[in-house]
Amino acid sequence: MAAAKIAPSMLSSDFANLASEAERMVRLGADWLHMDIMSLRKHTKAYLDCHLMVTNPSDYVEPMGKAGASGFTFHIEVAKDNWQELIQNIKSKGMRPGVSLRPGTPVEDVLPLVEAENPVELVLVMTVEPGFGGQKFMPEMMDKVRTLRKKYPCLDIEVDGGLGPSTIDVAASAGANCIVAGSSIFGAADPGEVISVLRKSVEGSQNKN
Ligand SMILES: O=C(CO)[C@H](O)[C@H](O)COP(=O)(O)O
Repeated sequence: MAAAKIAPSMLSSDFANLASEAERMVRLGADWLHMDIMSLRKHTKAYLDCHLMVTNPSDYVEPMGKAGASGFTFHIEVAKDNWQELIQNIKSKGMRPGVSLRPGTPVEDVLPLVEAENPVELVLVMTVEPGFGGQKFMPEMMDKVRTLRKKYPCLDIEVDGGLGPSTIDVAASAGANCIVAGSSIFGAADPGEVISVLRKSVEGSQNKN
């Protein structure tokens, strides 16, 4: 007899808390977790800014390119030996390469990738430990942003983790121009207003400089 397998579809879960949602379903008795892998590209023309929190980013370059990713950001901690080849591959598949660093990683580790002959076009400074949404913004990461902005006035500098109306001014005045925000946008009564507040803060800081 084939055993019963109850498989909650994660498509209906709270994506900002995917790890805890998975844990919750298993705790509540799920046998499997059903994952619907879809190409968002079919449904939007938007720039798809993809952050690969994986240990083997090289394995994902081709599939992400085929799926329609616009930006492909990998972690320096797992690409110390092959970042040159990785950047080349990402560009050859028509994507913009970016590099990310975890809170414990010094900013100096990513400088060679920005200064390379074939450089990354974006640096993502993590302002929480990667893993799940809804964590507290780490203002001490702003030294990294300031260092990067001082050296590279035109670089896309992205911040991710705990960003929202109460933390944006610190990040924007440090020089971040790409703002990733999960819970503050999706959890807001008026997400459009939050997006507008974030944009105004970045543009306001840029106009001061
Ligand atoms: O990469 C992430 C976690 O690893 C998320 O993008 C990030 O945490 C955004 O969520 P929030 O704005 O709620 O902090």
